Amino acid sequence: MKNIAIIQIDLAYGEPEINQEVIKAAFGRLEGDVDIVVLPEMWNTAYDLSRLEEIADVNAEKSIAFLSTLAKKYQVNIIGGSVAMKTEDKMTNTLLVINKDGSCIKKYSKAHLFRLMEEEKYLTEGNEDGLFRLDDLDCAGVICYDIRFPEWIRSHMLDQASLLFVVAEWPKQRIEHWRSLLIARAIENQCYVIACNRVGEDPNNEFGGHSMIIDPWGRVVEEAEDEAKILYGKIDPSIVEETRKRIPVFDDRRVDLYKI
Ligand SMILES: NC(=O)CCC(=O)C(=O)O
Repeated sequence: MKNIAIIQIDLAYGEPEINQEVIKAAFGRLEGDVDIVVLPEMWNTAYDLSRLEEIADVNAEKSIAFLSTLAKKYQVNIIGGSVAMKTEDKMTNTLLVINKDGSCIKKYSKAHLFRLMEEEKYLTEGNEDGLFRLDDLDCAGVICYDIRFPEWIRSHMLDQASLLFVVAEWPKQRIEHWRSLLIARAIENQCYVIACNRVGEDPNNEFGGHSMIIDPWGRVVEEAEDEAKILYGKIDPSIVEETRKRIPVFDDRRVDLYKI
């Protein structure tokens, strides 16, 4: 069993220091034994994309140092949402995974950029997968719009992942897509889906919350509404294998028929 805490918060637009304070305070309120904490997408800058040159985190160094301190202090693994990261030649929306020892064990840059929120104008898409191992579990982490691409998620699952973490800033007006897509990804891949969305609003969007934990049978185990809160839940990774044996979807694939 693993105990999960999803930090569903509002974010200050273009204010990384304020957002760090909000996250630090949320960690201070964690209750009980927690193994894995999950944060939302672009928690440092939010979607203040036109100011990224000024406010994005160079090589994500500040964000990693900040999350590493929290991981060691609270002895938790952190799916550190994603941050706007500036490297020598580009800007990316990059998910960070920090283990209990405070080491950054994964950086994954969003592969599918979302035009409705103008990401393609300011960001460069990632070309690497979101796979990592955490406490002996094979995991995948993806970012928001990525969940509309079942083939992307499936390719992670074919590489053995049994837990899918999703970090997001998903607007309220499409929250039913968010819920349905997450449930579908859990059912078709027979995996846990652990998804963190933000709440609140920015100048362009109102965000819908509904962070969720969904089991490999597609049952919603925990779900938040649209207010700031810490959503707690337990997962039992051993039921992934059990579910995959019961309906052997992975063995029954007809790759000879598929166009991709
Ligand atoms: N931040 C995002 O990628 C939002 C994706 C989204 O809203 C969608 O409908 O897809």
